[in-house]
Amino acid sequence: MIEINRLVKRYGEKTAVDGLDFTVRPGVVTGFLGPNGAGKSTTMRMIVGLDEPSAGSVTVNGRRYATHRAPLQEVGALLEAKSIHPGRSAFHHLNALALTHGIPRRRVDEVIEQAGLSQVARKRAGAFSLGMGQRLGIAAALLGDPQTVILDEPVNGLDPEGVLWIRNLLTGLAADGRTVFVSSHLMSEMALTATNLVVVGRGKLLADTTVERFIQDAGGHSVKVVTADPARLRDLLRGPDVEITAGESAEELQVVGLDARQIGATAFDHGVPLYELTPQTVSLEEAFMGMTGDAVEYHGSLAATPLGSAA
Ligand SMILES: Nc1ncnc2c1ncn2[C@@H]1O[C@H](COP(=O)(O)OP(=O)(O)OP(=O)(O)O)[C@@H](O)[C@H]1O
Repeated sequence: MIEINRLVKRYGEKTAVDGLDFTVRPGVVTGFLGPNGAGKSTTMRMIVGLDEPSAGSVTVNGRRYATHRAPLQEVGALLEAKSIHPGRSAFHHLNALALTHGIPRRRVDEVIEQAGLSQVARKRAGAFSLGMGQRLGIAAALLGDPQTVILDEPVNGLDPEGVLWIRNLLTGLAADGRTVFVSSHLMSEMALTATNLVVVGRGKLLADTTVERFIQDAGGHSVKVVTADPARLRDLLRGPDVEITAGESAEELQVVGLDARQIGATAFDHGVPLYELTPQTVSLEEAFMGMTGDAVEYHGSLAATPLGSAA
């Protein structure tokens, strides 16, 4: 469990983390999202004591990271990939870490196997690809068999097989009852991996919720209907909790509050021809863009996709 209380980090004039309050619970994967510069890495660094808070506090499993007697066994973190001597092999890197932290040698072999590094464990880490370096960083994070795992952009540089491996790894760790806190810019992957979400923008908390709720709040589910008689169908579908808006063409309606089956049955009962009936869900990416649009520090030249503009 990670508990963050009114956490603040200032670098001179810049407030990187501005009064964050949230708890990351065990047993589920919690995604940590925010635009570039939102303060995610700074928050993660404070969790593991690499940065001192300017105000507020953060505890892991009830204590400040620095006060744990065996921190690697308590918290495993991947914060910067490839922070390893290029001349050392993966095996030597992990073995040295294990030796200095009282971790049994068999854990080294276990995490090498778990991270899929068996074939390259004796090779110089300097020759590793980005993805292999990332796997090595994750192996190091898991070395102490920690109760809490914190990973900053773990899928960075991984190929599709690696991305799938991370997904299974994280959900497996959570299913074991561990606390798993992971940042990523890959929304589609987060939607598949995380159950809970913490969203930040400009150092402030924007949402502390579940993925499902986050998507629901952003517009949730709607149905695209294309019909020969939109005016009549509108009248037929009208109801207290039903919202109907015009679609992109004159024949199209967007319906919120009824599912495709209810709409199809009503249209059939009244002889209104339908040409298309498509359930649509706001993606996590769209929900994220909708929420963080104002909190983006570094805008590119492309405008944010408006909510609900894609399936
Ligand atoms: N050591 C530092 N000195 C000064 N400013 C810093 C320092 N570290 C971070 N910042 C600033 O604090 C803000 C938050 O940065 P941080 O790296 O935590 O964001 P982030 O959400 O992890 O971003 P990204 O998604 O790009 O990794 C940024 O504006 C950054 O420039």
